[in-house]
Amino acid sequence: MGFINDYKNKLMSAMDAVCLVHPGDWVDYGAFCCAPEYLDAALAMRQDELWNVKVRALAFPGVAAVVKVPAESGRFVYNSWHFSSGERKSHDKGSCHFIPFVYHEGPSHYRQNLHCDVCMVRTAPMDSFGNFNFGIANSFQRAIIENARTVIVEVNENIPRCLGGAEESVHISEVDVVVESDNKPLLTLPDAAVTAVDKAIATRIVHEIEDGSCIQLGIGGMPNAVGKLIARSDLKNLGVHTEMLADSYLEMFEAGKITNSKKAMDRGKMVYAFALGSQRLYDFLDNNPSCASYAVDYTNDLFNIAANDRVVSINNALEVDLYGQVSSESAGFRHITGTGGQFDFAYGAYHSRGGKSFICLSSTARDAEGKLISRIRPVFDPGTVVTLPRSITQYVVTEFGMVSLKGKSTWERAEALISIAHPDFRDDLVREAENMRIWCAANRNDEVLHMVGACA
Ligand SMILES: CC(=O)SCCNC(=O)CCNC(=O)[C@H](O)C(C)(C)COP(=O)(O)OP(=O)(O)OC[C@H]1O[C@@H](n2cnc3c(N)ncnc32)[C@H](O)[C@@H]1OP(=O)(O)O
Ligand SMILES: CCCC(=O)O
Repeated sequence: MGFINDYKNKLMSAMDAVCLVHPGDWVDYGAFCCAPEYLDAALAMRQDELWNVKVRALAFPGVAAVVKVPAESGRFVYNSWHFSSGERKSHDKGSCHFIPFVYHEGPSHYRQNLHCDVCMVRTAPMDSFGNFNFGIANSFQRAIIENARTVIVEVNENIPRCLGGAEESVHISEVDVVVESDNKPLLTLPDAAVTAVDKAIATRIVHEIEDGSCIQLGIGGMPNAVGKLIARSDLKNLGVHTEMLADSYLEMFEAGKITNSKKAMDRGKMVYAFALGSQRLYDFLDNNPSCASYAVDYTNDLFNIAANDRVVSINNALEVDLYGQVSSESAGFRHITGTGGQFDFAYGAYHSRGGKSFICLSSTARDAEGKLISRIRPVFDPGTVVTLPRSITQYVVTEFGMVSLKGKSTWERAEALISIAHPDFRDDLVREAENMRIWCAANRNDEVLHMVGACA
């Protein structure tokens, strides 16, 4: 077939392919496990010939080779849409920058606002129809490609073929260069341990979920705990419309909880934009017609999320202030991850018929000196980024209770949030609320606030 000839004509070594990058270029690496680790290593080897090459990535697995080239040399300037733990540590050292965005707008940024010279993405091997599948990171790979001067695919045999949906692949006719990689195994995540606090929070949330609900679980340990609990519950006929697919979805599916039979959109399909988890999850996704991979302007579109009934969105946060603002991506000037899809799903879930959006967090954390601190704060530290404005936040859940902030005045919010703070911090929080003029005669007295497990 002609596709094989096209493939052969476009095949190059990694070192030859990265010679298509010029000084001053913008280079895109795509997202998560489909970032081109093989080409990244080759690009870094050209450091003596290049300068001011700007790289954009999204949650690169580990630390990219171009980041290891000293930033002060001016060879590469590395930017990320959402920090992986490697990128977080690179940012701490000054060698990685952050790009703020809400995830559903990623494709439109590339189609309308951004310039890309060279796009490098890791894909599955070409199929018999000439398509390279984006595997477990559909995200916004196609939008990057459509706008790039040069498109290079790095083929890796370990990438599962994830069926669309839409925008799940690129055709050989749209590709300039094919590079066959060393077939490095994909990053897998260990099963996150479920703590007693996670379990207490997850139990409260699972009580709020009805049969036929459509589930979105966010990134991190706590949402994972909710999935595990659902798998052991009596719930039935759940649907999935999410951005990230993790192992807990597999557990729910195997336990027969997920049928997708009540969904208004994509009935019968588990909809997602990327996956991160175990090799077992990646094997489950390979050629699986029960799952549909879409780009994020579909999965995270506010109206698409709201189109299903009883959407339940469950996401983690770092801190919540007494106004009800949620911070999930930074702690002071330490940038930790990103907005990701948190805003999209919190907004979309609330607007679904019967939908609910939950922000969950343990009531306390330890600071750098090991001191216990409250995650319910009067106000955030300077530099802390607001992920959800107070007008968007619906339910906030800690191990001490669950409150809804929608429609509540500032004094009601303060009272509700203090009621789910750790008891040791409640008196201080009341005093701060008074100073902030969000406490009034109608507020409950301290005795009531000390009742553990208060619930609005
Ligand atoms: C995916 C979907 O379908 S949609 C939406 C989901 N997306 C989002 O919610 C985006 C924002 N949220 C997130 O990125 C995550 O949920 C987080 C960061 C809030 C929590 O994720 P977890 O994996 O549970 O966090 P984890 O406990 O591993 O901590 C991550 C880092 O934050 C630091 N951290 C955690 N809590 C705090 C805190 N209160 N103060 C300061 N730093 C903190 C940790 O020390 C760690 O840093 P390190 O790697 O240098 O040690
Ligand atoms: C950017 C993807 C990850 C997330 O939403 O947290």
